[in-house]
Amino acid sequence: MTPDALRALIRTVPDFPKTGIQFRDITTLISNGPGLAATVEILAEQADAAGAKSIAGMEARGFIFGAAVAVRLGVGFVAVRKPGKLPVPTIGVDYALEYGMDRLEVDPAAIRQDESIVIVDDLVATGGTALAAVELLRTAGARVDHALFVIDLPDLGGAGRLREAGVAVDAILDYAGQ
Ligand SMILES: O=P(O)(O)OC[C@H]1O[C@H](OP(=O)(O)OP(=O)(O)O)[C@H](O)[C@@H]1O
Ligand SMILES: Nc1ncnc2[nH]cnc12
Repeated sequence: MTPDALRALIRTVPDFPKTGIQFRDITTLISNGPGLAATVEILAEQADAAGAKSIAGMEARGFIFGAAVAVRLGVGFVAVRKPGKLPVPTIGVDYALEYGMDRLEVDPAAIRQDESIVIVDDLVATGGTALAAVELLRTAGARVDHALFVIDLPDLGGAGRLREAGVAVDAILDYAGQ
């Protein structure tokens, strides 16, 4: 399936969750079997080429693609969670995203020292979420050099910020100037 065919499966919802936000909704992509499979296949090839020994995904949409990529490659999955979900002491970081503030937490027991972890998420906008994940995973001792997304919103600058932090970025689709 071509990137344009995948783009056709993504729905744009204006003014969600706030006025002025063009929400790029993957619901209609992941409910399409061939679309979901093709997306996971592309991400898995990119993660494999990046030398992934483990995949990290951010709650919640990052779990959908990240866990599927991990299974495809036969590697483990690190769940980067929203606050208060993990039953053990965590490391956490507060961050801003396109439409608000949030916090991510990770259980250090999920991370092996110096292991190469590739981040997978549905979308990068400001990069706040992915940068928070990079900081957490690096603090826990992982090497994080690559982040993979289905969608990049380049006007919001997140991919550039990740590259400045030493993280190579790939996205299947971008929505520029829209
Ligand atoms: O680059 P940023 O500006 O940080 O925005 C991107 C993040 O926003 C969305 O997650 P959201 O926090 O809305 O949570 P969800 O996955 O639970 O829907 C999306 O899945 C990314 O993780
Ligand atoms: N415009 C957007 N659409 C979907 N998810 C998002 N996360 C941050 N910005 C977003």
